[in-house]
Amino acid sequence: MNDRMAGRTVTITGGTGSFGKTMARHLLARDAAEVHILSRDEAKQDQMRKDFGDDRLKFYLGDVRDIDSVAAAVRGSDFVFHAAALKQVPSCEFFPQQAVKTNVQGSHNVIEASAAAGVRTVVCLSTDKAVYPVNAMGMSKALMEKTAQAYARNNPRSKTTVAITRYGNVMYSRGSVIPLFVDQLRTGKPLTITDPDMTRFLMSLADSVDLVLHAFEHAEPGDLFVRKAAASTVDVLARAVASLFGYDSPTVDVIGTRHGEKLHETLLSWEEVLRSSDEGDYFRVPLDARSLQYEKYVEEGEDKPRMLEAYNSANTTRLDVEQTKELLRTLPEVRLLLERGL
Ligand SMILES: O=c1ccn([C@@H]2O[C@H](COP(=O)(O)OP(=O)(O)O[C@H]3O[C@H](CO)[C@@H](O)[C@H](O)[C@H]3O)[C@@H](O)[C@H]2O)c(=O)[nH]1
Repeated sequence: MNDRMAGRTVTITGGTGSFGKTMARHLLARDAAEVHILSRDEAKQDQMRKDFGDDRLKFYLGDVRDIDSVAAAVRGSDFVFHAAALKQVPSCEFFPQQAVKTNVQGSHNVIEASAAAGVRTVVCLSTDKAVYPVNAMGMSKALMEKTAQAYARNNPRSKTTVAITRYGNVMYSRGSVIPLFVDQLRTGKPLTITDPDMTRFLMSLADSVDLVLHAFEHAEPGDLFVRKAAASTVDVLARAVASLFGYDSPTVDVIGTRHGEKLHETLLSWEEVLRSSDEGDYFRVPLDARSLQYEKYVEEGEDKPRMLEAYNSANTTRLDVEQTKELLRTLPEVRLLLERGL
């Protein structure tokens, strides 16, 4: 895989986010010729330029909604990792049209501009919230997935392979629950728990980079990849975070489910599970097999055991408090806090 990056030019849309920065470091370390960062925020670009201090990083101010700005960024690129998105559930609930413009139309622009520029592989980043979606963010991401698959289906002779990755919550991402719990512990407040039984997949930023690289390496047009992941309940997660920092019986405040929230998240729908192949740490779902031979999977289930239900955060490997602590200890942010103290 490393050889495939050496001397190549890669564009990352939404490249000033935490995924973009982590991926950019990875690509530069693998001797990429250039990494193009497309994003809207000039201040973040400036900061990233200073932090990296690497001439191979090129910054493109623009917006995926504006196809000309995308075309400028992807020109000369071999590969495109499409991470730009509106990701916040509440803001998309209040402004669904904005989610459509960025997540659906913007993704269409990225795919069309990449194909026009002769890009070889485009990997579009999606989320578990796109499966059986209940909120506008998830719905718009589901339409992004459909847009990517439709490109593959409608352009069988295209030189551009378009693939999709889906992953769950990234632990310690900005505004997410783990840094919130840390903050609550630090300031002596009760840990706010929405629903103790709610489950979430637990994935690290490093896992999401691995997943995108796996997709990039193995994708056939229209493929969708998911990384297998463990999950925990929110109650276990809160207790694990607290215990890590020496609070064995934290005060907990149950606040109730928030707007647009699901009890469990799903990485593969039941329909996708039927068509998926197991690739070790990953599942692959090929582009829409025309004749879905469901009976094949049921009758041949003996020699090829497979789940006959969706792959979700309720039926995946469930971590207890100790196991969740173990996982948390692998996060760079948590390690730093454990060294320095809260
Ligand atoms: O005070 C809180 C806040 C959250 N939770 C729960 O913790 C879990 C994770 O919450 P959070 O970290 O906020 O993630 P999600 O709500 O699953 O999704 C968040 O993370 C996604 C991807 O990172 C973003 O796209 C969403 O906008 C953002 O809401 C959920 O079960 C929440 O109900 C609590 O128990 N207490």
